[in-house]
Amino acid sequence: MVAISKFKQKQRATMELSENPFIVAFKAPANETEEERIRRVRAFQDAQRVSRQIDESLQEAKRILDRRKRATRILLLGQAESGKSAVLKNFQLAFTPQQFQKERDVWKTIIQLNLISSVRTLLNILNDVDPNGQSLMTPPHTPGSHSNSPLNSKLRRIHLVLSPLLSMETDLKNILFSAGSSPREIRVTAGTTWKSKLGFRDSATSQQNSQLTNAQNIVKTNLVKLLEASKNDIDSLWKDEDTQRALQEREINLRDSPGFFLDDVERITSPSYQPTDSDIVRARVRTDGVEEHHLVLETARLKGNDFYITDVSGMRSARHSWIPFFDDAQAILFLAPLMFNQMLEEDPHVNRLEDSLLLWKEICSNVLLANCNIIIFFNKMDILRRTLESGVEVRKYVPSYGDAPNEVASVTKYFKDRFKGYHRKLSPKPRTFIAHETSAIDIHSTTALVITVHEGIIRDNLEKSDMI
Ligand SMILES: Nc1nc2c(ncn2[C@@H]2O[C@H](COP(=O)(O)OP(=O)(O)OP(=O)(O)O)[C@@H](O)[C@H]2O)c(=O)[nH]1
Ligand SMILES: [Mg+2]
Repeated sequence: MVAISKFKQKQRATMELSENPFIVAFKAPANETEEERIRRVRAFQDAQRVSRQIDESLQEAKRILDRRKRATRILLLGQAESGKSAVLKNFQLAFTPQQFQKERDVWKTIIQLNLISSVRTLLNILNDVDPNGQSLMTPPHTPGSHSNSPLNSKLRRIHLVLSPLLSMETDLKNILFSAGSSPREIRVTAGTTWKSKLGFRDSATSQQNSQLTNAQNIVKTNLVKLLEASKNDIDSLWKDEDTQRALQEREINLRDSPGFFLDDVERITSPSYQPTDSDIVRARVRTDGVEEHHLVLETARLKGNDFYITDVSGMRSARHSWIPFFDDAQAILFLAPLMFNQMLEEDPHVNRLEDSLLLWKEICSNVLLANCNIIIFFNKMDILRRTLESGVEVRKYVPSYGDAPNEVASVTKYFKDRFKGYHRKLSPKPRTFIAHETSAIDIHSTTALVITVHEGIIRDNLEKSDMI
């Protein structure tokens, strides 16, 4: 019996070998010459080498996939400017502080550009007509101008003096960033290329063209010099009484806008300026596309553990690109600032909070995310507090809010209940509603929170795998 089965096994193995297309392709033909034999053997060896390489790369891909499966995987979602990238920076600060430190210099140029963007915004506002229909900077002798006002000559002089700075900002953005960067915003294509252009080197980008880097270094050095020379003019433009009055009249709160650094002119224009952690979290770069960040944790208890966090563009036109990432996510962090009185930058007819609620409904009801934890961060709580303190009334924007107190606690509860209601009603399977009130630019509380959130996700996934 044993002898028969061994015979069958041998027969099957011989048959399999004779059917193997690899062996068949290199089988010696009849009447092969010596030269043909050498060529055939060489081709066979080459094919074997290629086959081994393919096997190795498949094994490597499998290893990476296995590692990824064991790692924590988080997807950051929310509308544009909701604070996704700011939360990502808090994760990096908490879990990979050494890597975060290495990127400090990259952010220096971004922050300097953010400062110039605010100067441009200010000058645009001042150039615009005022509520009485007059430009604050119309040249003298124009009928109806403020020709005798010191404001005209002073602001026009400042505009003139700051023009080279504005042109340099445009040039630098063209050299460094995506073509889509607007005067107001810096927009970068996903990946580390933009960081390498700003001087960041990691193992993947160390082979950059050094000549290009030298040219960029010159532009960066000139920017520092020009900023230092423009320091007093930027400061007096911002602190000018008439400027402040013009902003008030237009109900523009520049301090709450992304990448605002006009209160830090002295520090940022100094040639020895080094961004603080807080500056980096406050810096604004619009995410373009989808960026996956692989964090290898540096902190003692979880050292060496993997963590993948995916940051996306929140623009309405980019939201379809989120879908391929739904399948892989263990948890979603949904950023929802309670900006009841603001409109979307990309569509000034759409209220930010309404847009967030619509997006939330879509995420909660999505069947691909049925098993995924969704954690909501009511971000930008500092802005909500300032908005309410300045007397802006919720009921004017959200009539259903009625006469409830115009205070942070009450307003937050009202909107939180709406988000919670949709979560309960629309989730394909029951899941816990987890919400946090955050101010992502407050790095002390946010880094502590993201550590707790990370632990919660790990715990929850362990429980889920136990149940399976
Ligand atoms: N005041 C305040 N600013 C915040 C807060 N969270 C983020 N910001 C700032 O708001 C701006 C926009 O935040 P980002 O993190 O870039 O927004 P995003 O969601 O990644 O936006 P996209 O990449 O366009 O989708 C940045 O300048 C942040 O520093 C917050 O809680 N309070
Ligand atoms: Mg972003």
